Amino acid sequence: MTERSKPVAPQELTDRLFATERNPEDFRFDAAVARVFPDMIRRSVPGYTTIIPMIQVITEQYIQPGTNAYDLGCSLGASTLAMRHGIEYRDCELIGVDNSVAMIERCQHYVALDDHPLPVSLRCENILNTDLCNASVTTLNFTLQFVPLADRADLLTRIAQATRPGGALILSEKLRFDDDTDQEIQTRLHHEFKRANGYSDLEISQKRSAIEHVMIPETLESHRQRLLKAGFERALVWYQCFNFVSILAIK
Ligand SMILES: Nc1ncnc2c1ncn2[C@@H]1O[C@H](C[S@+](CC[C@H]([NH3+])C(=O)[O-])CC(=O)[O-])[C@@H](O)[C@H]1O
Ligand SMILES: O=C(O)C(=O)Cc1ccccc1
Repeated sequence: MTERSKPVAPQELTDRLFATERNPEDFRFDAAVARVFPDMIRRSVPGYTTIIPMIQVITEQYIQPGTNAYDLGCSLGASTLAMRHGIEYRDCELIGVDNSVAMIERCQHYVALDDHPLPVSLRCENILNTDLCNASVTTLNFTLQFVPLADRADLLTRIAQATRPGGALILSEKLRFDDDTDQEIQTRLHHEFKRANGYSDLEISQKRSAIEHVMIPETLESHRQRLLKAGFERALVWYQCFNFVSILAIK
């Protein structure tokens, strides 16, 4: 490779998107969000920095030779690259899907910078329409919560049908709690986590309003029941920090 064609890391900025008073507008995964995304997700999602390396460990356990691995809602590819490093078979295909052009464009740079022999295919597509087949590991790392409630069961059924026996789905989500006091305690702890990571009360409250109608959390029990109904044999929590959970569903 010549000096000029060496891949260069995209510039990552600190997330100050909600630091000044803004007009209320629904949150979108646009170019402004993509530029700050690594900082935003690390400072906003308790456990994210633990979940990413564990996706590699779980992938290593469930990947089967000659199969596909999917990362649905791959954003900048943090979970995709964790999966890549967990795949020892050279006859596997790793596919990352995201419908944000800004995310996929930047994701291409991160994939190119990551020195690993397994090719990664990136699709700029809606995960509700993307083809899925012959899967052994699929990841939905904080993506399902952005899918309309009415479409979630069909998507999970399609994933389960595309998954080989013994294959797995890693599903990470923000949770909602039926018990009002539990909901209040977990929300407070999450906000304290954000404050400890340097977000102001204004940033926390403006972000909260922006995601209110686009990111819809459900209870742990709804997730478990729907995964079993979709065709998975088992659904177990392997990680939880406050109101953020990661579930391992096995076919
Ligand atoms: N219907 C859809 N089709 C395709 N993409 C979608 C759809 N809905 C949302 N997305 C995409 O799902 C991603 C969710 S972020 C995932 C983090 C990543 N997994 C990570 O491990 O860093 C989670 C978060 O921001 O909390 C965004 O990039 C959306 O464009
Ligand atoms: O920031 C929050 O309060 C969240 O719940 C998580 C989040 C992280 C990144 C984009 C949207 C929501």
